[in-house]
Amino acid sequence: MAARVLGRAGRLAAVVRSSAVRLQLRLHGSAGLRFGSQASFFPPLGDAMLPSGSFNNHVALITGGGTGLGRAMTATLSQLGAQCIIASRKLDILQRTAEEISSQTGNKVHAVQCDVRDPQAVSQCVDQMEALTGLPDVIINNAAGNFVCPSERLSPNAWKTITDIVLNGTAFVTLELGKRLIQNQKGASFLAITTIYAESGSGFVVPSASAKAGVEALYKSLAAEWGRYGHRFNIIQPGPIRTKGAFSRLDPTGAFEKATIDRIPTGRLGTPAEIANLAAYVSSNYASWMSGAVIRFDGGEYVSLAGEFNELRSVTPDQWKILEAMIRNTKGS
Ligand SMILES: CC/C=C\C/C=C\C=C\C(=O)SCCNC(=O)CCNC(=O)[C@H](O)C(C)(C)COP(=O)(O)OP(=O)(O)OC[C@H]1O[C@@H](n2cnc3c(N)ncnc32)[C@H](O)[C@@H]1OP(=O)(O)O
Ligand SMILES: NC(=O)C1=CN([C@@H]2O[C@H](COP(=O)(O)OP(=O)(O)OC[C@H]3O[C@@H](n4cnc5c(N)ncnc54)[C@H](OP(=O)(O)O)[C@@H]3O)[C@@H](O)[C@H]2O)C=CC1
Repeated sequence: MAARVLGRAGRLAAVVRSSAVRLQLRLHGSAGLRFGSQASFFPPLGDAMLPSGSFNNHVALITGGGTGLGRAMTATLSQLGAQCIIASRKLDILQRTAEEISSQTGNKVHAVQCDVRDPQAVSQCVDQMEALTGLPDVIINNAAGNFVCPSERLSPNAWKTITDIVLNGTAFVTLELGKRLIQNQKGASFLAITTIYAESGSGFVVPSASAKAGVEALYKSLAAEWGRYGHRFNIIQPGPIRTKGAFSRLDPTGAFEKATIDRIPTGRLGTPAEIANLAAYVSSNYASWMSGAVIRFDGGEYVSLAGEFNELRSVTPDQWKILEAMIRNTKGS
């Protein structure tokens, strides 16, 4: 009897061992942990989410509003009634975007040239804005610079360029406007667009990761300090959303996009319209109790990257039977 039981256990152990080897090979050899199909559960909606007129009589400044996500946020705020000012270095692009959005929404979008790295240029931009629209109710610090690069290849000027745009630029815009708003006893909503790796850090984009982390510290600190002046400070951390500016510098070959979609639990990239809706909500009076918030908006990518055992998603039900048998077999050991 004992011999029969032992014999059966031995055969089971052998089956488990050989299956485990096959499973290990499949896990390590498998380049294709495919999701993708689940994207159909999570369709992106494109319409403006807030009631029309939510930003009537509001003025919004969006840095980097001529392209990509900034452009999408400008379009949504404008559609919802805001008078927008978009500011960045390339005036021709700003003017084209401003004209296109204004003609679609019927609300004026102003284009103002400004290199956020230069505090004097920022001050002049705010002068120009005051003359055009008065001080803003909504400020979205969205302008950024970035590229993938091994850190040992970074020159001091490469480091300075990225950190100047992202951290110093955000600080110059925020402090200049903050001071003037305080002087005028006017409240405002400040929003910073950072990234999921501001929290985790990331190799190969180290200046951006460092600067975005600084922006988050800046915004959380001011949320605590300037609530008394009527100012709210919030942060959105987007996951990957295809824009020309980001993908040309971070995914020049297209390989990253494919791998990323595979590991995003919602099976797709985000869309500019989706983040524009979130930014509009956070900047609106519907969110007047929200301050100091850090909102991760990434289809689940961050937690997917972080969890020690998440790769087990690729284990099939049959393989689970084997694994479970192996685990149960340890009882009493
Ligand atoms: C796939 C997406 C997934 C996830 C995305 C997550 C986060 C995304 C975060 C983002 O921020 S995406 C937004 C990206 N958009 C932009 O970067 C738009 C604006 N960018 C630019 O204008 C340029 O790319 C810029 C950042 C380099 C700034 O241009 P500027 O003309 O001011 O700088 P220079 O060209 O003079 O360069 C300054 C300095 O940097 C060195 N450098 C430039 N490119 C590289 C590179 N690819 N690798 C290494 N070094 C680089 C350049 O040589 C200069 O240094 P030196 O003077 O030579 O020492
Ligand atoms: N797309 C994505 O997957 C993700 C994007 N993000 C963040 O979203 C934001 C928008 O990025 P995205 O739309 O993708 O990329 P874009 O490259 O389209 O946007 C960056 C904008 O910043 C402006 N800009 C750059 N340097 C300066 C400067 N010195 N002064 C003023 N403006 C400047 C650019 O305009 P100009 O060249 O005219 O100056 C451009 O409009 C950024 O903060 C980025 O870090 C975060 C995570 C993911």
